[in-house]
Amino acid sequence: MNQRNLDGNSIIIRLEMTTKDIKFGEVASAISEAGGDIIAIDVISTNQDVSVRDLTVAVTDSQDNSKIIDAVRELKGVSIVNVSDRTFLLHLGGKIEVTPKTPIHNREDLSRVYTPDVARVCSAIADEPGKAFSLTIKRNTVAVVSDGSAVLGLGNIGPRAAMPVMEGKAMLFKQFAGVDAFPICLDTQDTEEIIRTVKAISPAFGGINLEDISSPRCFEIERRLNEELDIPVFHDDQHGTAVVLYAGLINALKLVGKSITDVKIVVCGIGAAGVACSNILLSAGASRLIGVDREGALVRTQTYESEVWTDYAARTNPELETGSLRDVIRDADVFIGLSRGNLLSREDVQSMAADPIVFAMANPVPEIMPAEVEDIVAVMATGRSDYPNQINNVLCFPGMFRAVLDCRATEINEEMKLAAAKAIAAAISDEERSRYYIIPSVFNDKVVKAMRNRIVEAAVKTGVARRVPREQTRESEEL
Ligand SMILES: NC(=O)C1=CN([C@@H]2O[C@H](COP(=O)(O)OP(=O)(O)OC[C@H]3O[C@@H](n4cnc5c(N)ncnc54)[C@H](O)[C@@H]3O)[C@@H](O)[C@H]2O)C=CC1
Ligand SMILES: CC(=O)C(=O)O
Ligand SMILES: [Mg+2]
Repeated sequence: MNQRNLDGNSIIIRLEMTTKDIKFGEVASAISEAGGDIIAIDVISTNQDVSVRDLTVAVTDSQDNSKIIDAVRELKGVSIVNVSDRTFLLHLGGKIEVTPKTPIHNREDLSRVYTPDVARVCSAIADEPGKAFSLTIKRNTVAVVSDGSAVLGLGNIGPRAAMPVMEGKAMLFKQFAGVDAFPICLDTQDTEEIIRTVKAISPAFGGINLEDISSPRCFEIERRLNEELDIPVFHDDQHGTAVVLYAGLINALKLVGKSITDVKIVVCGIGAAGVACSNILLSAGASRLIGVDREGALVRTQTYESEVWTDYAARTNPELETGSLRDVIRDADVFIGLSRGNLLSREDVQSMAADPIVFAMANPVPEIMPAEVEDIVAVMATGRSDYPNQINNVLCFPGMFRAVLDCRATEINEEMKLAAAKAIAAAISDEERSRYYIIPSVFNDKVVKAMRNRIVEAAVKTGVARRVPREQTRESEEL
C-alpha cells in the first residue's frame, strides 16, 4: 500500500456517465490529476446510453475531496449522483447493537425470560446479591464511561461527540476478548456527579472502564470509585496506555542495548496518560525521567497549581533541567509523546542521543509523523493502526477485562498491570524482534489469552480474585 493510502480516507463517488459524451479513461485521468487514486470500480447499471458506477477513491485529506469532486463535476457527460465517505458510512446508525442470546418463540419462553418466571430469579438475587454475577449480564459486561472532556487528542468535545470512540471500544472488547461493553457518555463534567452516576449504574457491570476524562479530575474520579465500588475501575488512558508503553519499551531497549535504569526519558504531556506512563517507568527502575507540559519541563524548584504536577516534579527530573521541550530533549535516549500532534521537529530528534527511541503516541495525529524521522531513529512507534509498532491501549483493555471478569476481581492492582505488560512484551521472541516489530499486533490472538492467564495468576496471588476460573490451571500449563 502506498503512503497516500496509509495517510488518508477514501470516498465513494457514484456517477452517471453519458456514453456518447465521455469515456471512463477521461474520468480516471481527471481524478488522478486532482490527486486521487481509484482503488475500486463497481458498475451499478449500464445500457447503451448511460452507465452508473461507484468509484472508490483514496484521498489524503478533506481538501483533496473537494478538488476531486470539482474535477469530476467539470467533465462534460458526467453527473455526480452522490458522494459518500466510507468511514462515515461505517458509523451510520452507530456501530453496535444488543442481541438476545435465545429467541422467544412462544408464551412459555416469554414466561421464562420475563414475567412471571423471571420473578423467581429476581428473588434469588435479592436473597443473595452475589448471584448477580451468575444470573445477569454482570459477569461479562463492562461500562465504558466518558464525559467527553479529553477525547483522543481532540480535547473537550463533549459526550455526544465522544460516542463513536466509546462504541469503537465496545466493538474491540467483544471482538478481541468476548467481553460485552456498553458505551456510556455522561452529560456532566462535575467530579462528584460523575462519581455518583457511575456508582448508581454499577450493579449491572462487572467492571468500569473510564475513558477520555481529562486530568486532573480523572485521578480523583478513579481513586474514589475504586474505594467505593467492589468491582474494578480502570482509567484506560492512564493504566492501559502505561501497560502497553512499558511492554513496547522493554523490547525497544533490548534492540538498542540500553537499560531502563540508565536512559534519559522525556515524557511530553503530563496529563492522564503521561502521569501513568511515567509512574510505570519509575516503578520499573527509570531514574532519569523528565516531564514536559505546555509551560516546559516540570521541576521541583517551581510551584504548580496542580497537586499532581507538584507530586510529579518531586519524583522526577533529578538533574533539575529547565526550559522547553526543545531544551530538555537534547541527549535524551527516549521520547514519549502523550500530548498533541506535531509538537516535535526533526531537529529535536537530531539532538537526541545515539539510537533514539521515539514513541509519538498522541491520537489521531502523533507528535511527529514517522516519515519525518524514519531515517534517523532506531525505533519509532505511534498510537495509530496504520504504521508499524502501534503503542495503543487497545492491546491492553480486552485482555485485562477478560481476566478480571473471569476471576471476578475486586480491583486491578500494580502486580496485575505489570503481569499484563510482561505478557504483551513476551509475545515477541528474540528472533522476531526488530525496529518494526517491538509490540505484537492487536490481531495476534495469543496475546489476550497469555495476558488473561498471567493477570488472573497475579490477582489470585494478591488476594483480589473472588474465584479461580476452572480452565486457569490447564491453560497456564499450555503457555
Ligand atoms: N496511544 C495510546 O494508547 C493513547 C494515546 N493517548 C493520547 O495522548 C494524548 C493525551 O491524552 P490524555 O492524557 O488522555 O489527555 P490529557 O488532557 O489528560 O493530557 C494531555 C496533556 O498534554 C498537555 N499538552 C497539550 N499541549 C501541549 C504542548 N503544546 N506541549 C506540552 N504538553 C501539552 C496538556 O496540558 C495535558 O497535560 C492524546 O493525544 C491521546 O490521544 C492517550 C491515551 C492512550
Ligand atoms: C487510544 C486512546 O485511548 C486515546 O487516544 O485516547
Ligand atoms: Mg482514550
